[in-house]
Amino acid sequence: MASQVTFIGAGNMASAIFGGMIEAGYPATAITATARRRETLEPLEARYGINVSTDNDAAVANADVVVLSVKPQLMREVCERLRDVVQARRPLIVSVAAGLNAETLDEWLGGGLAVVRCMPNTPSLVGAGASGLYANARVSEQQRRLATSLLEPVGLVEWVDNETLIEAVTAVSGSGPAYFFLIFEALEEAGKRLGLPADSARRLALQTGFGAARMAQQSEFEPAQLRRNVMSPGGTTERAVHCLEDGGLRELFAEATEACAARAREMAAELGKKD
Ligand SMILES: NC(=O)C1=CN([C@@H]2O[C@H](COP(=O)(O)OP(=O)(O)OC[C@H]3O[C@@H](n4cnc5c(N)ncnc54)[C@H](OP(=O)(O)O)[C@@H]3O)[C@@H](O)[C@H]2O)C=CC1
Ligand SMILES: O=C(O)[C@@H]1CCC=N1
Repeated sequence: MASQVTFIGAGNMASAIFGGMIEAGYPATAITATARRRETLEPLEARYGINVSTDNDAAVANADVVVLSVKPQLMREVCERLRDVVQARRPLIVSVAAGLNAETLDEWLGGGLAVVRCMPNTPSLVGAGASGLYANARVSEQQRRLATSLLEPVGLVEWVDNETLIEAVTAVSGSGPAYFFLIFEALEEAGKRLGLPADSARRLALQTGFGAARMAQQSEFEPAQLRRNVMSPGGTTERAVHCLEDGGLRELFAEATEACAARAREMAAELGKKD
């Protein structure tokens, strides 16, 4: 029988994960999602056929896995209110929150729990997610497999054995979809400036991003070689790529991902402060 999975919070990230799980065949009846407002829950109930509730305690009472998916700033209050029911049930805790350590979450929930910290991303909704996972010492092998089995149907799963690496995962893949969406926006704009109709520029940009990612995943060559294969000496791509390199694209990515990881550390310090 499928494990009962309860999502506390039913926003962008939670719905991307359970939407992807259901798409991959996970029974909707084994999934419960909670939110503050009925307006959030009703369309999800209608679309996916999951159980919904505005009562977190009731939703956790029968859960095997609790996926904490509210904003990091709300997490402390949510966890402290769940403490009694979580301590009575002792489900596997999976947190998708950026910048909150497993130890802090465990403490807010009363301690002694198996906690998996997960940094997923929103392409999970279309089965093309990428999640980094870290397990605290109380997570059993079986619980590890359970966490993997929930996330694998919605994309790539990479376990890390050092929690600080979750910051790097956040910087590369958690926040990463936004970088690519920004590139798509910029490429579409550039295509329009060169005279393409807007819808055509968008389709070309998106298909090119999709094709490049798929090719790089399937190819025996590294991305650098695939890039060189497009850059005919003295040709058009060479001009464009030199322009991007001279403009500091690589350094910008290094800076942006460092800023992202630094923000995750900052959030951990701010939100995890002891009273
Ligand atoms: N968005 C992303 O790309 C990623 C997000 N994350 C992490 O996912 C988490 C959620 O982010 P995201 O989905 O974007 O946020 P959203 O704002 O989209 O969703 C938050 C959800 O939490 C619900 N909520 C708030 N308070 C409570 C409460 N007391 N009890 C139950 N539910 C509550 C909200 O309900 P209501 O709608 O009724 O207000 C809403 O459904 C964050 O911790 C973030 O760090 C991680 C990786 C990627
Ligand atoms: O921007 C954020 O804080 C969240 C975490 C990773 C993606 N979105």
